[in-house]
Amino acid sequence: MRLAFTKTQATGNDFVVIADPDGAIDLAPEHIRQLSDRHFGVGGDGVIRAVRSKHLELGRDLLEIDPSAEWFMDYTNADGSVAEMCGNGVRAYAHFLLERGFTDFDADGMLAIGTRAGIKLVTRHELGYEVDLGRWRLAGGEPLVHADGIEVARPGLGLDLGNPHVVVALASAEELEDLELFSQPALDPVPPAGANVEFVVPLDPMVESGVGNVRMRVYERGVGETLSCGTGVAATALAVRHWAGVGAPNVWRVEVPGGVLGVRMLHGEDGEHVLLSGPASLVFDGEFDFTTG
Ligand SMILES: N[C@@H](CCC[C@H](N)C(=O)O)C(=O)O
Repeated sequence: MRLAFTKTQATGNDFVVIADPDGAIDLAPEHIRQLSDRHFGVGGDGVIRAVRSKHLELGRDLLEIDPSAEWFMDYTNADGSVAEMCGNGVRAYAHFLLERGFTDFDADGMLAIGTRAGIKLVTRHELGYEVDLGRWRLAGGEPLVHADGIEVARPGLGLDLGNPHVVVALASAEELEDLELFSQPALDPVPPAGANVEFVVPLDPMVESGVGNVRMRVYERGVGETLSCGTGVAATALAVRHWAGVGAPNVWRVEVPGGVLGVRMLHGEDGEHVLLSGPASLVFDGEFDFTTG
């Protein structure tokens, strides 16, 4: 099998996008692992199959809720496991769809994209794009987290942003730098579906002109350490605001190894939403032959 692909990135979280408008391509986990391999394949933290929602059962359900959600983000982690949502991926995906003329914003400047975590609305933003990640919730309690480079296990905060996260506060920027994320941090108890684990430290000043400032590193479920994780960035801002208590900002700037992302929390009719903003770009196009390597 030989497939055309586009390599995309969003704050260094990188994705191989395969255009499959008619839902004709069956990507097995082994295909995903080959594409994602940085030595024998294209290389990426995940693979996005660009498919019209009408070709998937879940996509058809989403079309009943919002008929404008024409495109579905079929997201898979580099190890071949399926993920519900990807905050950087959805911006990269929107950019791909727009640049390649598959779709356009509606009259209100919105682009609705179907995901396994529901419909996400993307708009243009000064940083590139903003995506409304929707409702979020505290979940999974406070598992103890241990990672190489941290002397003692620390309690993390479990959050659900469509996909699972555990956010851990570290004591200093040095501790964040010394962290070794070559292997999966140990969680006790392990959340039922696993978790992406974010390590965070406040920047100085932590709040300036009403904007919160933090730095984080992430170990992504199904991938390993990545340069950025959009849903993880949103989870980080939500966790730090939770710890900071009453009066903490609803606008955050989050530094990750791959750049800077914005987060804001807004009240909608159905409760509080969290929104993520940041850049996205197309890197190169190519064709991959699955018989080589
Ligand atoms: N990098 C993503 C998250 C991708 C999925 C994650 N690894 C999971 O398994 O939940 C992001 O930008 O949100």
